[in-house]
Amino acid sequence: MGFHLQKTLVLVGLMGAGKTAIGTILAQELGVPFVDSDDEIVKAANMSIAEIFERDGEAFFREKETLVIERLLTGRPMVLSTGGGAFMQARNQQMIAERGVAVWLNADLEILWERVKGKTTRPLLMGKDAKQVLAGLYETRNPEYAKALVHVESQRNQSKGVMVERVIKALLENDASGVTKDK
Ligand SMILES: Nc1ncnc2c1ncn2[C@@H]1O[C@H](COP(=O)(O)OP(=O)(O)OP(=O)(O)O)[C@@H](O)[C@H]1O
Ligand SMILES: O=C(O)C1=C[C@@H](O)[C@@H](O)[C@H](O)C1
Ligand SMILES: [Mg+2]
Repeated sequence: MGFHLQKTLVLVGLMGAGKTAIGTILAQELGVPFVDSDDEIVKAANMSIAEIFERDGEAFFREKETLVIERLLTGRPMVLSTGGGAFMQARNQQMIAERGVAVWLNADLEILWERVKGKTTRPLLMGKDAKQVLAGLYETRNPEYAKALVHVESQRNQSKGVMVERVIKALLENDASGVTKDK
C-alpha cells in the first residue's frame, strides 16, 4: 500500500521519545527518505554531538541545527527527525509549521528515562542529576512540543512497529498532515 506526502514530516519530542528509532521505520513504511538532523550535524562536523557541545558550545550546535533543518525543508517530502531541542526555537517552529508538518512523539517521563539512562551520547544528560535534568526539560519543553500539529504518545511495552502504525493512523486522520493513502 503506497502513501503520498505533501510535506516533510518533522518529528519532535524529548530525548528518548523515538524520533530517530520510529522515524527510521516510519520513512520505510511511507516510502520516503529518512534524515536525522543530529546525524547531519555529526557528519558535517565529523565530530560527535558530545564533542561539538564540548568544543564549540550549545549555541554553535543550535545554529547548525537551524541551518540543517532549513536546508532539508526545501527538498522533497521526507521524514525528518530533529534533535530534542530543535523545536524550542521560535524560528525553527515557524519554519517547520510553514514548510513541514510537526509530529510530537510523546512518552511519560519514566519511559523516557528508561530509554536514555546510562547512555553517553546526550551531553545534556551527562551529569549526576540526569534524571532531574530530564524531568525539568519534560516540564519546560512539553508546552512547546504541544504546538505540533499531530501528537502520538508511546505506550509502555509497545513495539516500535505498533508505534509506527499509530503514527500513520494519526497522520491519515488529520487532513492538515498532507498524508494520504494511494487508492
Ligand atoms: N516505541 C518504542 N518502543 C521501544 N523502544 C523504543 C521506542 N521508541 C524508542 N525506543 C528506543 O529508545 C531509545 C531512544 O530512542 P531514540 O534514539 O529514537 O530517541 P530520540 O527521540 O531520537 O532521542 P534524541 O532526541 O536524543 O535524538 C532507542 O534505543 C530506541 O530503540
Ligand atoms: O534535547 C536536546 O536538547 C538534545 C537532544 C539530542 O537529540 C541532541 O540534539 C542534543 O543532545 C541536544
Ligand atoms: Mg534522535
